[in-house]
Amino acid sequence: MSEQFAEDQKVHGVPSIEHDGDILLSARGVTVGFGPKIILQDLDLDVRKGEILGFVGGSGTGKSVLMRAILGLTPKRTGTIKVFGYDLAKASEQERKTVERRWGVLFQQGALFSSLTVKQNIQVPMREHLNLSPRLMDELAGLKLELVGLPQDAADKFPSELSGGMVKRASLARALALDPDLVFLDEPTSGLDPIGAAAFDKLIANLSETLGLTVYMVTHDLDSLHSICDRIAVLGEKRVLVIGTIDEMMKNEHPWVMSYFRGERALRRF
Ligand SMILES: Nc1ncnc2c1ncn2[C@@H]1O[C@H](COP(=O)(O)OP(=O)(O)OP(=O)(O)O)[C@@H](O)[C@H]1O
Repeated sequence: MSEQFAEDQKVHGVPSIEHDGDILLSARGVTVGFGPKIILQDLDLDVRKGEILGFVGGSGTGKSVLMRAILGLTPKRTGTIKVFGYDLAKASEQERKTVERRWGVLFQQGALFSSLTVKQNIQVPMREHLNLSPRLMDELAGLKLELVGLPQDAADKFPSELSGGMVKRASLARALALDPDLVFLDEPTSGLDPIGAAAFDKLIANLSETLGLTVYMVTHDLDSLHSICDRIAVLGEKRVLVIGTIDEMMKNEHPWVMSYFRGERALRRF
């Protein structure tokens, strides 16, 4: 058992999230590759508690690979990743479960189970991590639907019966099933029309503010980056090239950052 976990157990009975000041997630010297191909090299990153961090970068730069490495789904070759103070590479089974209970993930395309109803999808993490009665799980699923702005009658629908925007909301409800402190969102507004995307952005910003949720969001959506992100990280040259506020991005002189934030497409927004 790590010292951190032992201390948490002693002080709180359950682990607290107050680790490393306000840093919820830190990556140091992370290298990830497939065969001879190195995707990320010596990458450093800090995610602060309560922030909405937007992750951008050219196609194929490794945004999804990094997210999967943080989640422990893709192995890294070197480096350390700590989430809530725990290094998952060294964590015990119990510590890993503790961390998994505190994060929620919305994968690209929503990734709901097509053979399960919305309610059953939301209850998947509950079944895995909690020991609750079916009645309580139904009540909780209802609350999550409300939280993401879906009507209660969506509970018994299958994903194929939902619009794209509703699928995103249902996936978010599932990511929030265990009241996480941190959510990972992989391109949450892709495929939504601008009005749907703006509504989804507003929902994420509200949840972050009201629940104190930390949001790690991979996105190509310039509107999201401008409207809800506290900071933006740019992935390029196998590492985090720059990280800062949107104002800092707008002033940055790196050619890719300039063309992304001040290029023709970006300026069309104004
Ligand atoms: N399991 C894997 N095996 C081999 N190569 C992989 C694997 N997963 C990802 N890659 C490669 O890693 C690189 C980064 O992929 P990744 O999906 O992280 O990019 P991305 O930045 O998320 O791109 P996009 O914005 O287009 O979604 C790509 O060249 C991809 O082909």
